[in-house]
Amino acid sequence: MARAVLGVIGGSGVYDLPGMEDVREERVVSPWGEPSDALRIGRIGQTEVVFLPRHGRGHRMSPSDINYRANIDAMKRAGVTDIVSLSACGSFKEELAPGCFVLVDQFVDRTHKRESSFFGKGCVAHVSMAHPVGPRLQERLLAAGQAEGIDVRKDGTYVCMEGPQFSSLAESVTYKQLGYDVIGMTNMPEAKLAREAEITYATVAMVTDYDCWHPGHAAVDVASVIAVVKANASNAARLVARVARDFPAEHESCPVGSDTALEVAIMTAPEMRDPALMAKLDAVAGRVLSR
Ligand SMILES: CSC[C@H]1O[C@H](OP(=O)(O)O)[C@H](O)[C@@H]1O
Ligand SMILES: Nc1ncnc2[nH]cnc12
Repeated sequence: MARAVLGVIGGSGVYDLPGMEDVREERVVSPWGEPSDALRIGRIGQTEVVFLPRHGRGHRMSPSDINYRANIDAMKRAGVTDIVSLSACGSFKEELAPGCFVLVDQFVDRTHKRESSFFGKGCVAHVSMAHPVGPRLQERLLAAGQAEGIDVRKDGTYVCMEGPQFSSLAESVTYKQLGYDVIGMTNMPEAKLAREAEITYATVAMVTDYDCWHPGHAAVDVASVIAVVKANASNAARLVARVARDFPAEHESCPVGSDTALEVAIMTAPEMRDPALMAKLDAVAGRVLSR
């Protein structure tokens, strides 16, 4: 079994991870392009932690401009086995009020301007996204949140929109009627790419607003999102720190197969694969391509 390394991807308002020790920065060169920033690599307790601010420090990248493939490839090269995504989101449920943390276990992908796979012409693969979140990692997040006295809920469905504009009222009401719980602009294709890279993934969706459907609340804007994220930054840091401190030394195998996703996914016959693409897949798919 591989040594467990915990990756943390910080979203809006989360550009650093307090509590890390022995921190060094590493600019990973990826064949998929530039990651959003240098990786910050350190430890919390005995666990190695790798932090990446998704939008870059200073929030330089919009959701559509983030190079999600480079980010996930960089995490894989750094040995990350499990990723916790910290993400701001809007809520479609009265009871999921700003300030609460929703552990997402399903995603709906409405993005349309992003590279969403490492595979394609020259090496075709189809991984399962039936269960996109690692249940054990999610259990750890729930237990850590409860131990820290944070308002954490389970079983959230996150719809990912392209943005960067927020939703219209008609869109917001439609998503609410469809039963989705929260909305953001970033977790797709991030979760898909983590699955292709055989990295276990879980999202902590930090509710910052009621989007624009709620008659009793003003429509979401950046100021309200950032105000809530700032107020919740210490909760997020405590949650991650506790998960890291309690993390097993060895990666625990994933019941939904996050860590073996490529085992039966690659369709292209070995002799028909494109050598240039195979070279780019060295980190993401090296485990299966090297045999
Ligand atoms: C600043 S509000 C919109 C912005 O916030 C969320 O980002 P992240 O998921 O990285 O926390 C949302 O997805 C948008 O990118
Ligand atoms: N209402 C919302 N829609 C999309 N992304 C968000 N991030 C935070 N709040 C959001």
